[in-house]
Formats: sequence, structure tokens, C-alpha cells
Amino acid sequence: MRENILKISGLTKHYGKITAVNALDLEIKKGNVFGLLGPNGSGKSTTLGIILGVTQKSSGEYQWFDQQPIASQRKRIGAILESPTFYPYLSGVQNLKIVCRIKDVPQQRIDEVLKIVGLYERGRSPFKTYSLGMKQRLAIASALLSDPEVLILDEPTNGLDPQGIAEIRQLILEIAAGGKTIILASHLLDEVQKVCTHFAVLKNGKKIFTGSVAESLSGNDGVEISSFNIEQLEELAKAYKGVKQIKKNNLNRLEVQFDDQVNILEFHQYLIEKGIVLNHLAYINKSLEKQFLELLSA
Ligand SMILES: Nc1ncnc2c1ncn2[C@@H]1O[C@H](COP(=O)(O)OP(=O)(O)OP(=O)(O)O)[C@@H](O)[C@H]1O
Repeated sequence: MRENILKISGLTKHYGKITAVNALDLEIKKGNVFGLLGPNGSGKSTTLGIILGVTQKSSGEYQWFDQQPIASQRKRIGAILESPTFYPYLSGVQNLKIVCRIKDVPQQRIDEVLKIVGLYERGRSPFKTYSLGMKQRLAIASALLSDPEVLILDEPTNGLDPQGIAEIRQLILEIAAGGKTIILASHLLDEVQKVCTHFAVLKNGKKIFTGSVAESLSGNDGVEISSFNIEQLEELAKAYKGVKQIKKNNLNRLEVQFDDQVNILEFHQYLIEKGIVLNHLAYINKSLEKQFLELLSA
């Protein structure tokens, strides 16, 4: 069983009449890249603010590293909630020196973190000459200075161009591969799908789904099949016990959906025994996007 990094139980936050976070339960394990996914206003930033101790909760509990929240835990957690303010005329290195002093971290860490985020070569250039992607990488470098076990990122690719987005996503994967646990809030499903191992979907402050990204993607939604004699194939498929629905698509292939208990290999075997040779068989994956939209519209 993996170590618990964060456990949230019944966390709730009211802003007057608005319930920003509503009885939220979550468990994040060591090494997870955990996505908090939800549309604007679903309570992601409020949740991150509470678990970082910058926003007061209304009720509920959270525990870091199986302990009640205490100030000394903060050193083990690096976070970027909003774009941090760096001094524009100072270089990346000079800015990080200031952060080192505030965080009481030795300055030798600066070169290490600049190398991790790929800014080592540009470390001596003024911050104002950095692209948006480089500014975000410097922010990540700053959060990594104390070598935290957990990194928290709120919408890490907001406002970046496609290349900047790809670089930040790659960086997140590299940091995770180094063993850190990452918690990231995003309204972008694609981001969560590409970067995260686990995710929770929030809607109006409530968790409406949680699971592993791999499992959510592997759940198949039937098969797409075709054969030279498509009419005969359709007849035989219709006659098979456990076939729920058959639809011919515009590629003249059949999309067949089954009851849960149907074994697709047995179905294929049945077709072979009936003399059908398939010239196409593919699993239809319900994309995370489809599931996400279904969840949000429910
Ligand atoms: N300081 C505040 N005062 C009043 N209401 C707030 C405050 N902060 C957040 N809210 C409200 O709480 C709800 C959740 O907001 P939150 O920012 O946590 O959502 P989010 O999922 O992070 O969305 P976004 O991506 O737009 O920031 C929203 O209805 C928001 O308007």
C-alpha cells in the first residue's frame, strides 16, 4: 500500500451563500500525479488554498503525511497558486536568491533547480526577457528550491502557447518521474489525460468522480468490426446473447456494444465458428473527454 500524502474528509467552504467546496473527500498517495479537474468555479483553487493553509475551511478535515496540519509540513510542500511576482530587472538567479533567503534554503540549490526546469543557460538573463513559458518554469524552479516532496500547481499552463504548454507538461512528467507527488488543478481534460495518473472531477464544489486515468481510458465501449459480408455479420451479431446495441457507422463497420459480462474473445470465436472472417476488429475506447462531459452534464 502506498504512503498517504494527503487525505481530505468532508472538507467544506462557504463564502456567504456560495458553497465553494462541498463535503469533499480525497486521497492522494505518494507518487501520484493527481489532477483536480473541473470547470471554472468548481472549487479547485479554494480546495488548494485550504490544504495550503491560506484559506480558512468552514468544516471538514485534511491531513498531510498522516498528520494533522502543522506549520513544519509546509517545507515538504512546494506550491504555485498564482503567478508569483518576480522582480523584472533582476535575473532568474537573483530572483531565486531572494526566495532562498525567504525560505531559508542554501543558494547552491539554485543551479540544481534551474537545470531541472531547463533554465540554467538563461539564469543570468533579466526576468523581463523571459517568455511566458520561461516565467512559469522559473516559478516551478522557485517552488522546487526546498526540494519538497509534493508540488502543487494551479492551472500550470494557463496563457501559454502550444510549445510552452508542451514544455511545462514534459517538465511535470520529469518531476513526477523523479519521485515527487504532484497535485494540479486544471479545467483542461487533455492536460489531465496527458499528465496525471489519477484525477477527481469537481462540479459545484462536489466530487463527482475519482479514479485512475489509465483505468478510465481502458474501459472499452464495445468493438468496431467489419467483414466482407456485413449483412451476415450483422445478423449473427444480433443473435449473440449479451449484445446490447449494433450500429453501422459511416465506414460501413458495425459498432457493437455488449452487456458487462460478455467476453469479446468468446464473441469473436463465435463469429469464426459461424464462418465469418473479420477484416477489422478494434476496441472502442470511451474517451476521457466523453466521460467528463457525461459526468458534468449529469
Ligand atoms: N474569496 C471569495 N469570495 C467569494 N466567493 C469566492 C471566493 N473565492 C472563490 N469564490 C467562489 O467559490 C466558487 C469556487 O471558486 P474557485 O476559484 O475555487 O473555483 P475554481 O474551480 O478554481 O475555478 P477557477 O478555475 O475559475 O479559479 C466560485 O463560485 C467562486 O466564485
